[in-house]
Amino acid sequence: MTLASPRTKNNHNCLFTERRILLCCAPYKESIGVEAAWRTRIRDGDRLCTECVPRGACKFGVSVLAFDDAAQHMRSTILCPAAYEGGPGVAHGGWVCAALDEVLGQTVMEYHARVVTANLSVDFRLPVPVGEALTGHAWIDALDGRKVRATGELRLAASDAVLARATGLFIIIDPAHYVRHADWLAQQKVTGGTA
Ligand SMILES: CCCCCCCCCCCCCC(=O)SCCNC(=O)CCNC(=O)[C@H](O)C(C)(C)COP(=O)(O)OP(=O)(O)OC[C@H]1O[C@@H](n2cnc3c(N)ncnc32)[C@H](O)[C@@H]1OP(=O)(O)O
Repeated sequence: MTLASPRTKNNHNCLFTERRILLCCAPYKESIGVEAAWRTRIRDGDRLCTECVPRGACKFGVSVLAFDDAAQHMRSTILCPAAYEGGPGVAHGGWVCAALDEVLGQTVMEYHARVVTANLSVDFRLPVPVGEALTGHAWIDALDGRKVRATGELRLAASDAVLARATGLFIIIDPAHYVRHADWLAQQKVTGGTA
């Protein structure tokens, strides 16, 4: 299924349009060497998770994202931080999942500002080296009501070898999603989960 361009939709994604246009200028593209067709965004507090906003960078090391409207394809630059080492010199599987969640989630968020991951299935094909340049690639497969399906890969930048692959289901949420969650949590504490 082909999705409308984010610039032609006005329900979920107008929040980010101005920012994307601002960050689309040539110097940014040249700085990471992407071709003109790709709109480039530098992660500077825009669409970062709450805890990462103050430092202006993704804690998982997903740093530069470029999106191709026509292909609905996101590319990103990734480095696994030493803090997420699992085996010697290689990433913990939890970091691989988190990085892929980020890469797929950012792709879906090009179209829908508010989504959460409902399901993420990861194939770990090869160990992922810590501190080596990686790339993320993700694209949207289908939209069905509130459900958006996406696929993504984590690759070794040096050779493009696919190290891990994920498919995800993302659900479009309404603005009251987190308020409802806070109410639910408060109620659980009152009733001990019996209500
Ligand atoms: C604004 C700036 C933000 C910056 C952030 C930058 C982040 C960067 C990006 C990072 C990205 C990271 C993002 C993160 O990490 S988000 C954090 C991790 N995810 C969560 O916390 C989500 C927790 N789950 C929920 O809140 C609810 O369960 C949701 C909202 C998902 C659905 O509850 P809700 O009550 O709303 O809806 P529903 O239950 O009627 O379901 C709706 C439809 O979906 C289908 N369905 C549901 N679940 C599943 C499932 N598991 N497999 C298959 N299908 C499933 C369901 O059958 C139904 O289908 P249909 O009957 O309609 O056909």
